[in-house]
Amino acid sequence: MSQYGLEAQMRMYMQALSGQSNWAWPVGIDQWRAAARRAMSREAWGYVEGAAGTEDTMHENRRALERIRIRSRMLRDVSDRDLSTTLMGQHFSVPFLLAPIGVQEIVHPDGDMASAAAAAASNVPFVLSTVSSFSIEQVAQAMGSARRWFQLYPGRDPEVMKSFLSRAEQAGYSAVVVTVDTTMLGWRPKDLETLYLPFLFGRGIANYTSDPAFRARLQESPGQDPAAAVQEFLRIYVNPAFTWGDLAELRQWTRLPVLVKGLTHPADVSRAQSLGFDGVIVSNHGGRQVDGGVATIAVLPAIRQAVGDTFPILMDSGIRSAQDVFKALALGADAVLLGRPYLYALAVGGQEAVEDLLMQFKAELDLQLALSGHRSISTIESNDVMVRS
Ligand SMILES: Cc1cc2nc3c(=O)[nH]c(=O)nc-3n(C[C@H](O)[C@H](O)[C@H](O)COP(=O)(O)O)c2cc1C
Ligand SMILES: O=C(O)C(=O)c1ccccc1
Repeated sequence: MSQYGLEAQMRMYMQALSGQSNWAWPVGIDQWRAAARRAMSREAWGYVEGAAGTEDTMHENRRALERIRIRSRMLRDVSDRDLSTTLMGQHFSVPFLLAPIGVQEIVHPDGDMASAAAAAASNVPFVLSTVSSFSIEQVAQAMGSARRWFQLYPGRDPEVMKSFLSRAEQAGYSAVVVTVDTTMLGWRPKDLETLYLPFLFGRGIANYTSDPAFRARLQESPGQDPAAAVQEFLRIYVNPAFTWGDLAELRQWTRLPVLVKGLTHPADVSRAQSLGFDGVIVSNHGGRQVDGGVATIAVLPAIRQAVGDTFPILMDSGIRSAQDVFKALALGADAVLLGRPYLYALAVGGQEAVEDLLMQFKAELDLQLALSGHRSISTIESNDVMVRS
């Protein structure tokens, strides 16, 4: 990984000098976002970029990250650098993963298949959503032996959930992420304005229509009666009755490590730890669920303090640059998840563009590490950042 950032810069300059006047893809998150907006329909843009209520939580994620400032250290010989880390005994070449994002075909016809293949080619782990456009097995096939996790929405039907978990085990997924903040969708004005709900068009239910336990609930096959399949999906997806007791029971249904995603309160994180979960993902779902919520970066230090040094804490919501990754690591995260940024790339150019975006994140993180005086992500600590007054 040493010199990764420098090599990436040189490749880009050489390409420009050799007459291919422009680098093919946007560089920088604002450029990716602008290009994605141009590439997407109003409905797709509303789905990706929308958030709950006034979108205040989504903006607070950014405001809070911007208030954290990096204090760089100089003159520490950073010529050899290592971005890798180990989490729950699993080796990661970089301290970030691709977040679970549902119904990616809205953004690009290749959907999750393209994102997963890009993640595999880039040696970045991919977390597949329950409500993906392609099935657990199809995505596994697109990824070969590359690292993948499966995200589970705790629905009303235990047989279907158990079946998903055993399919994920069979198909080589190496951890399960249970998302607990979205037993119902938040109030999202952008989606309500465009009257957009992907399921009504039969999208995002590939894991259900391919599942024997789900199909056993239907009178006719999803091919013969697609509307009935959608209805059954909607019936079992929404599950506000789900509790800590149910979560503890679900823990017993798989031998894979299980992380709980969607916690922002230290007491909830401590509870997940004491129930024997393998880690948490501190997340407010990119501000899509509760408006007026706390920023995830703001709650990280207290959460780290509550669970001690070694309990795996991942974080997402608002990560837009390598500097944001650095800040999250400094304040207690072991790794972060990228959400909307990779969807922008997917919209702009499918698999190739996602690969390019990931290359850019890695290169920038490598340079960020060096320029702030670190050889390894393991030495980044809370003293390397301060809160702007
Ligand atoms: C369009 C979209 C769909 C999402 N779908 C899921 C999902 O299916 N499962 C899940 O656990 N989280 C889902 N999330 C939340 C992401 O995993 C992640 O928490 C969020 O995108 C982080 O915020 P950020 O993108 O602003 O950084 C979704 C987010 C977006 C933007
Ligand atoms: O939109 C989301 O944030 C999300 O998590 C989701 C949930 C169900 C279906 C599609 C997306």
